[in-house]
Amino acid sequence: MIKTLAFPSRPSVSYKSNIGGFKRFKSYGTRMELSIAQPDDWHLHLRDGELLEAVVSHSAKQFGRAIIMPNLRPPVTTTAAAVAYRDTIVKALQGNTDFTPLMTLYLTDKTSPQEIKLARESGAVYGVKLYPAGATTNSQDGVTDLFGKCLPVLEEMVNQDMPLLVHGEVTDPEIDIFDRERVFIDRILKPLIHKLPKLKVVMEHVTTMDAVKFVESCEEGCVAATVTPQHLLLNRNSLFQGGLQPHNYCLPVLKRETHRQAIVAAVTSGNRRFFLGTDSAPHDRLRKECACGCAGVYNSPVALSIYAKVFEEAGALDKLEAFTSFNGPDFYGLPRNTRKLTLKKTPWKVPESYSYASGSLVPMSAGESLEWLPCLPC
Ligand SMILES: NC(=O)N[C@@H](CC(=O)O)C(=O)O
Ligand SMILES: [Zn+2]
Ligand SMILES: [Zn+2]
Repeated sequence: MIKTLAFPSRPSVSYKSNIGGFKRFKSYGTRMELSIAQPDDWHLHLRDGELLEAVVSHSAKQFGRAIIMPNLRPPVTTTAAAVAYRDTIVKALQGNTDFTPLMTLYLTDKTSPQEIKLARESGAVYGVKLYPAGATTNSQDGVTDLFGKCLPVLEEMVNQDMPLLVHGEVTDPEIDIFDRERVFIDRILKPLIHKLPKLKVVMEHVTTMDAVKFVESCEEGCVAATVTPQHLLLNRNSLFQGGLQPHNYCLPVLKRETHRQAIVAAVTSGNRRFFLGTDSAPHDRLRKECACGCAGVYNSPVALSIYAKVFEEAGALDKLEAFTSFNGPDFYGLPRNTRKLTLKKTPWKVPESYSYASGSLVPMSAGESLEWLPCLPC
């Protein structure tokens, strides 16, 4: 027997008692399912070339749409390049038309307001990504001085209702790496929102209670945040447990447990400012397991299982669907997906790695057993 629970957008009051029901069913060996509107991924790295071919189906099998990050080499700085990149992704999808890539532009000191107009007119670009120069993977062409160099562009983004997607860390070497997000909020985000209160901002991959508090304090619909599986599940101990763990290394780096708890509390509270963004960031195994390993966690094969696990452990499965499937499109002004996705509470083993043409990728939670297997109807 398969027990199916569909969550309405407003969860029913009786839901909590169903959790007890879940446990009873489980102990009698009954499988359970959770049916939710198909999720979207509001922060995804698909790369290009062989890596794109290797990873794209993992996202396309589960998510309806994804905001595609532009930090390729060279970066996607123009609308023309974004449209060409979208075509490359569509080709790699090999006829799967159920997945829609939503493109972004990589902001540089030289981006022009005209480029923002073109981006809006193209209908292909949904955000402009701010990488402070040197903050993270492929950010060397990023912004060196946001207020000095980019104000006219930001003003045009307000006119065009184009969201600014932010990697929120300062690059000042004097600032401790664990404090870089907090300091970015004070030095950049607060003044930015003060100057341009109507600019839509997504603080990507939040990692601290400071970011949670900041986002919660801003006007709903203007400032929002994406949250990754790793920053919900892991704290910084996971970087060092039993030896150095390069596959848990990403930027912003994992923080201490109190920060993780604050992020879990925020997303499971039902606050509409927080939504799913995996930041799945594949790097070949050899680029992770080496003397100077790359930052980025490859999590798209496990992301939904981990989000569901975190919400279940917080007793908040009734809030999962809004986080995975409603809050993101609502913020971006896009329709919610009408298709459904089922999460089956059945154990499944995460592969140790995924091979591709010239290498392999190690996913988050490699070799571990997870539950809540995502399945789309055939
Ligand atoms: N998160 C990461 O650690 N890495 C991302 C870049 C980013 O999102 O900052 C990547 O592109 O590899
Ligand atoms: Zn980032
Ligand atoms: Zn990212």
